[in-house]
Amino acid sequence: MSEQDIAQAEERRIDEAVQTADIAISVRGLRNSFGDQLIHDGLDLDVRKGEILGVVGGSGTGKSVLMRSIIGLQTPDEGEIHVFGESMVGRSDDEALAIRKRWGVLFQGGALFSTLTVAENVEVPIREYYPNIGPQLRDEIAAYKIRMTGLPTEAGPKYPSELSGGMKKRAGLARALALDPDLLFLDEPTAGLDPIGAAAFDDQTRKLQQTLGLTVFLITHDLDTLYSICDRVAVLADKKVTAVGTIDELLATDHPWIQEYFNGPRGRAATAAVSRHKDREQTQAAQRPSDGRR
Ligand SMILES: Nc1ncnc2c1ncn2[C@@H]1O[C@H](COP(=O)(O)OP(=O)(O)OP(=O)(O)O)[C@@H](O)[C@H]1O
Repeated sequence: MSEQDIAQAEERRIDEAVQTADIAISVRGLRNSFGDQLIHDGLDLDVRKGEILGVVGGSGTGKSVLMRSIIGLQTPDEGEIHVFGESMVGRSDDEALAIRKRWGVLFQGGALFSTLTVAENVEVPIREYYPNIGPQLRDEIAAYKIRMTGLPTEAGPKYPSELSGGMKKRAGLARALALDPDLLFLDEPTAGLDPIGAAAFDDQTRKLQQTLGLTVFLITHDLDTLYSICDRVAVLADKKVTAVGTIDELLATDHPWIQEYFNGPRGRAATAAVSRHKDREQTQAAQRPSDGRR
């Protein structure tokens, strides 16, 4: 082994150690295609532990395919994917089991089983991954998760068809939280919700992320969600993650799609709404009586 080989091996070892410490998901050189249609080509992305990463991009740029690749539902043509330092590509279901238990997924539309009640839906991953847990404890866990997402306890015995769109999303979120995950994947969680319902769902996501120390991979088209709860945003364009950073950092780039997205009329409206909200918070803080101490 030459000195250069040794140095490169050491560099890789250090890189891996750093990744395991700070990075929840690492994607390198990802390539996905369907027939002649190339979706990703050399896509790289890091998701940091404890952050909410918003993933945006035009329709059909491959946001959901990226998520499916990470969680093992889509086998990439090429590339490396590590979750909590463990390689995910080419792993059998059994080998990936320990990592799969560490994430929860809210699919687009909620993807609840229509023939099961909300509580039974939440219990599905518990039955699958912890078959030894008895029915009473399973019911208790499900009831707790349902409450955690802001749903009333009475939602437990209801069927998905009896729920509003917002309640369905929360039920899906309760199922995603069933195994106390470290990592949460949310695919367009506020799509189809009215603005008040969407803001409430965002608040709940932020609260859960903070209290449970979750890392969140959040696909969205919702500018308000990006502004209000995402720590960083990754932009999919040109078959890659073309930029990743805070919204201010993205605005400093000259990528035409990013400029149009964030600086278009809807982007400007979202920026104005957020700055009005911050101003209001500062005014309220300034008007609050002091506690008398000097
Ligand atoms: N199983 C599949 N077979 C064939 N093509 C697929 C498959 N899954 C996704 N695609 C194609 O891959 C492309 C990316 O799809 P994907 O659902 O990831 O887009 P997206 O960025 O999430 O879009 P949207 O924002 O509209 O949800 C689309 O053109 C889609 O038709």
